[in-house]
Amino acid sequence: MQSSALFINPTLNFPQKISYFPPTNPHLLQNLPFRPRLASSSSSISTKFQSKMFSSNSGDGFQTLLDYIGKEGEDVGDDLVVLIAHLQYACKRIAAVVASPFNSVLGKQNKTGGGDSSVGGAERDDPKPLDIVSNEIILSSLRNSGKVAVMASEEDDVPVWITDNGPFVVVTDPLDGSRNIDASIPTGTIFGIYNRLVELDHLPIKEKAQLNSLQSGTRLIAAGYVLYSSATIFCVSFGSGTHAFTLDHTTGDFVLTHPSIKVPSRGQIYSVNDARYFDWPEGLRRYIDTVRQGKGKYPKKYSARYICSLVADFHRTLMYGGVAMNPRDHLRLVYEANPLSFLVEQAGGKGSDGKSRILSLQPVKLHQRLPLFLGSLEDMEELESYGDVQQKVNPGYEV
Ligand SMILES: O=P(O)(O)OC[C@H]1O[C@](O)(COP(=O)(O)O)[C@@H](O)[C@@H]1O
Repeated sequence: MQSSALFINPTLNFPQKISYFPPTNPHLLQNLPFRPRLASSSSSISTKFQSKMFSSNSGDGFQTLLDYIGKEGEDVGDDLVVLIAHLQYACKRIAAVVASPFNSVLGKQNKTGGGDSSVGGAERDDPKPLDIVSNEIILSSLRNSGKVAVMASEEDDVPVWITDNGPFVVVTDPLDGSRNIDASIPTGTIFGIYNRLVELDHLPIKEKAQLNSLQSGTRLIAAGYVLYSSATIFCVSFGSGTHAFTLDHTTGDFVLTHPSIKVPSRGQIYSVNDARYFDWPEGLRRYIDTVRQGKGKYPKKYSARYICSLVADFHRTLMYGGVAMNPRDHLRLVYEANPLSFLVEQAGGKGSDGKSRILSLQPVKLHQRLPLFLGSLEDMEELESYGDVQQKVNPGYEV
């Protein structure tokens, strides 16, 4: 029987240019979190097939994430290649953790402690919840990269200063949607990357860590998410298009599967927790009532889809179009709204708080929350035309 890897069709419409990884620069190689290698001969892909897939100028191969960002691809610069290499490695580890048969134990732990000390043996610390584990995985990879000055995470009260001369600032929600984990519903990591503001280098660490992390979304140099679902997808933009790479479990590579994603200018799907209908403002109710009856500018009845996992709802919206929203002050500007808005804009869509462009908002607090609307250009414009779409009533929902 053929191995599943061989069902990959090398003639699919992927960019043909392939480059070897690692890059030729030996310094770059030293900083990578792994030794790039072809899978061993016991792997399900034959060596012949591998060399075809990876050979330079073969004209029929695949492009991996690291090929794509290297010198013969988009060429994002050596420092950023090293950072992304570490980040994708961290996300592969998180993908393994969320898919592990033992994660239900982790998922049930209370963040403030109180785990069952019998789990994992008396000598070991209590297991940590998955979002904390994911946070630690990302932090350790960013530290090892040597490229990050400061990491601000949704999981930490304050940003962590890593190294003075790291050229980058990383903001992240390490594991969004973790409330769904016991039901194996998709989760995701979100990240944004800024340049370190060298003009702040003279400030005390606490201050410069904070200010570097509060940069406006217009200054992002890259952003992305990783979706942990039936496939593990690394979707990223460096400011010239949005591209998605799918993890090939047989080689451990993220392979370019969705180059230059374009969100359809009009979708037929709205995505919102509509159990909150009676807490919505009048404008939002009218908008949803209108499109679900097919009485909007697009004369088709819309369908509802809501996973309640931001990365998954956003990924579907990028693929199929429509609008994904959370109209109350719930999602975070720095860790969620800015990176996803950057991606949707790079794919030709729009990200807004219902009134203003997300990327033009100046964050004033690290954990600042806001209403978030993301999606197809025409759907977003129609939605915003209703004016009153931000949910001000936020009673606190139990589920
Ligand atoms: O309860 P709501 O308003 O439907 O919010 C659900 C949203 O909250 C999230 O779970 C994120 O919230 P947390 O960061 O508090 O986990 C998203 O994944 C999801 O889109």
